[in-house]
Amino acid sequence: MPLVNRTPQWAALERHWDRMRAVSMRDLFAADPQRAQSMTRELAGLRIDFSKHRVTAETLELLLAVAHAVELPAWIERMFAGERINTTEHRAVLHVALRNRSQRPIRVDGEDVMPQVEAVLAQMRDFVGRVHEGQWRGFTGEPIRDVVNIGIGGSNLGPKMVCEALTPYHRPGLRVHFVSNVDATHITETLKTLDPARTLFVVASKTFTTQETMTNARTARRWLLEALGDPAAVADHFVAVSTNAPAVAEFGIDPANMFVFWDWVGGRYSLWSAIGLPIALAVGFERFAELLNGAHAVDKHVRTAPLAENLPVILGLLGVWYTNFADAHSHAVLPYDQYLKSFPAYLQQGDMESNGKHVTRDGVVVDYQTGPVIWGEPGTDGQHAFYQLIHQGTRLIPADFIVPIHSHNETDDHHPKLLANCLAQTEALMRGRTLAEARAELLAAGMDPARAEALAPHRQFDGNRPTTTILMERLTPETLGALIALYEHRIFCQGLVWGVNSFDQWGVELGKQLAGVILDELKAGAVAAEHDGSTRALIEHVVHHRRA
Ligand SMILES: O=P(O)(O)OC[C@H]1O[C@H](O)[C@H](O)[C@@H](O)[C@@H]1O
Repeated sequence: MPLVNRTPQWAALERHWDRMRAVSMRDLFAADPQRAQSMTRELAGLRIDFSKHRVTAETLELLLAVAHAVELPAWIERMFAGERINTTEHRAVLHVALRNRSQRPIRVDGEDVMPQVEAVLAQMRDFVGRVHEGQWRGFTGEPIRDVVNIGIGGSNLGPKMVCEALTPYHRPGLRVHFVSNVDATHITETLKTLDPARTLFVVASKTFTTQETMTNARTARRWLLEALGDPAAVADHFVAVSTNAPAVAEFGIDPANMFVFWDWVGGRYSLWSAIGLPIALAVGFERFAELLNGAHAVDKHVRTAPLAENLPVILGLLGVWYTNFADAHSHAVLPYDQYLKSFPAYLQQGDMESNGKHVTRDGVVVDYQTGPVIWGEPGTDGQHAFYQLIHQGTRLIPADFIVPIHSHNETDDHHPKLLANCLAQTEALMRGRTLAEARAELLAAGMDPARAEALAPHRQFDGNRPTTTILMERLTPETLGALIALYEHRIFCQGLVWGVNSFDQWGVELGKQLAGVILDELKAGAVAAEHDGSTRALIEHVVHHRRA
């Protein structure tokens, strides 16, 4: 497979960008009164408007031609068919099996994985029911009041984001906490508020070797045993979610209290697996199942819709358009919903760990940009912080605006105000304000002409800044599931265009290895290994000051 930027389809897009560079969205809207309608689609409770993009029907056709050139439909089918498309780790990629709510078998090497998936879901349902009904009790006979998920990366960001997002659905009487950082402050501050006799720890780690998680889990175990005295208490207060049964047993967690998942579930795609246990504990198993249903609806769409109608494909291609042709370096995700405050952070791992790659699946170094920097904060807060740069800075930053039509908290006119701000931002980003308009506004406000002339350039906005608006009736488990799956598949489609393996993450290894070396040195109080001058001096300084 040649690099995508060597294909004639890519060359056609390059020529097209030369023409599109100067085209304004204002003109596109003026020329086509049907533009918004023809570029808005409904999917699984989401209404997606991609009309505020610097594209024409021809642009979309040319982008779709690239998608065909990289055989995107065949790759999508390969994923759903359980092929080992994560080639560097020789693994299938089947988060879609975790939420496969149909009767369709999904096979890896001929074996249907669905019975295992169903078995773990049944185990989760049973466990969650027992905790909620007070049948599962702590060592001293107290019912559980607090759950602490100990995990990091994919074993933290997904369940944490979803638990926060579904706060209105939380069952009363059970609080869910997340501890991830190896910084002891995180666990210390969390444990301060808890009663050991009524606390359940979920140790979540795909590998069960991750330094942060194992360190926090050991600290939690010590805390528990200091309070309850008897090592037998561990069995009543710790459960594990992992693919590594021997390591779980070695930690002292009863294998009966282990929830498994499989090597074909990537960490950052794992919230649908038993890694979602804290979600099910927070909102109940039925709500967790609704989350899966929402994702499944999007899975069906991505698998069956023709490319031209396939929303994750279209959104993915729009990202490619800006990244590779318009020289955009980042992509903002701006949820207008406080419950989605961790959605951008969750997507940072989802997207940047997936597509932050510099070689293709064949190991060829690429000479084009791949995954952008993903960032964002909820609106309206962001408007008072960084939107200035999106509006008037020198960089092009495509942005997604996500907003529910109805709030779970319809207090006074808060929500109309939130909605108005969200919609106004996309309008302003698209329309901008010309110099003449800026000048005229100032003069109409009574400013003297010289001052108006001087101020007008500062008040001029280029506009033409692309946004996607994603509306939903309400943030429910189902619409949230659909939203997350939409982004997951968008990431996959972009990775396919760039030719990278979106499912490995070798880039996190080197730092981990070097941290092991330095940890030994810090503990020994002496530098033993080869380091550059800066690192060596920093280690020596730290050693000296920790000794003092
Ligand atoms: O679930 P674990 O095995 O503990 O892994 C937690 C995290 O570790 C690494 O940093 C990986 O880069 C992540 O993809 C993963 O989610």
